[in-house]
Amino acid sequence: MDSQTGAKVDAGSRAGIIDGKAFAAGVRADVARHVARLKSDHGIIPGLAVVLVGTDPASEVYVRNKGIQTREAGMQSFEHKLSETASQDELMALIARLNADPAVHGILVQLPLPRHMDADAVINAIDPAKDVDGFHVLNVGLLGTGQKAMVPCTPLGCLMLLRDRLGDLSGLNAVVIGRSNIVGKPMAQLLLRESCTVTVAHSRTRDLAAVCRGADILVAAVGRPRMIRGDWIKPGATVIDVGINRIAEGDRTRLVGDVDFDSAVGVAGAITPVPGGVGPMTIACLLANTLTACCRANGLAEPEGLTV
Ligand SMILES: Nc1nc(=O)c2c([nH]1)NC[C@@H]1CN(c3ccc(C(=O)N[C@@H](CCC(=O)O)C(=O)O)cc3)C=[N+]21
Repeated sequence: MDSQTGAKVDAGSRAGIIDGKAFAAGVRADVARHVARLKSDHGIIPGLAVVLVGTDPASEVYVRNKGIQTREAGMQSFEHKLSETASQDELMALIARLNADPAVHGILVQLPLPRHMDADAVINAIDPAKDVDGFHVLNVGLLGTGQKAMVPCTPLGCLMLLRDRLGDLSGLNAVVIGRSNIVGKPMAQLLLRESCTVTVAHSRTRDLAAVCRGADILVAAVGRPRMIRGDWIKPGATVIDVGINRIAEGDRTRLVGDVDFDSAVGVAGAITPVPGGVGPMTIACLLANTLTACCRANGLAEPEGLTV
C-alpha cells in the first residue's frame, strides 16, 4: 500500500514497466490448457502453418521461434520454406493446399514478401477462417464493422496489455502513431471499439509532439528508433511501444523501440520495454488466434479472454 494515498501498488510491475514477456507466458499457458482439453475431450490438435519465402535471417529467427512456441503449446507446427525466386503461382498453389488441409487451422505467410510478389493477392488467397494474422480483406472489414473477426496479433496483444493495466478504456484519449495495415489501422479500430477517442498520427501529422501530449494511451508503431521522447508524453500516460529496431551500438547491435525509453520511463505511468514488451505478445496472440480458429472450425466454444 502507498502510505499517502492508500492505493494498491503493483509489485509485479515496478516503476510502471509492463512485463510483456511474463504476460505472454501466461497467455501461452492459457492456450496450452485449452489445447490439452481439445485433445483429451475431442481428439483435436490445432495446427499452424507458417510460410517463409526467401532467407532473410531475422525472418528465419521469428519463424523458428514461432515453431518452437507452437509445439510448446501442444499444437502442430507446419513450416514451409520457398526460395527467394519462387513464383507467385507456386506460393498460391501452396496456400491452396493449406486451405484444403483439415489439419491446418491457421496459416501465416511471413511478411515482407519478395518484391516480385503481390502481397495483397497472396494474403487474400488465404481462407479467411484460417487467416490467423487477420490481414485478409474480409477480416479487416469484419473488425471495422464490429463483427467477429480474426484480429491481427500485435494489436490484439497491445489491447490485452492495456486492458490488464487500465481496465475500462472508455473515454480515454488514444493516439496511435503509424497507419500501417498490420498495426496502426487495426489498433485504431480496436481502441475505437473500446470507446476510446482515437487519433491516428503519421509522418505528415503537424506538431506530432503536441498531439502525443494529449494521449492517455500512446501506441507507437512508426519504425523509427527512439523517435518519441519523454517530453512528448503526458505525465501518467500508458505507453505501448510496438517498434522493434535493430541499431548499431559500437561494434554490436541492440534492439530499441520507437520510444526513447530512458526519457519516457520517468514520465509515463506505465510503458512497455523493447525487447520484452509487445514482441512476445505478438507470438502469444498468434497461438491464441490459431486456437480460436480451430475452435470455430469445429463448432466448439471459443476460449474466453483470448479473443475480442
Ligand atoms: N505475416 C506476418 N505476421 C507477423 O506477425 C510478422 C511478420 N509477418 N513478419 C515479421 C514481423 C515481426 N514479428 C515479430 C514477432 C515477435 C517478436 C519478438 O518476440 N521480439 C522479442 C525479441 C526478439 C529478438 O531478440 O530478436 C521482443 O520484442 O522481446 C518480434 C517480431 C512478427 N511479424
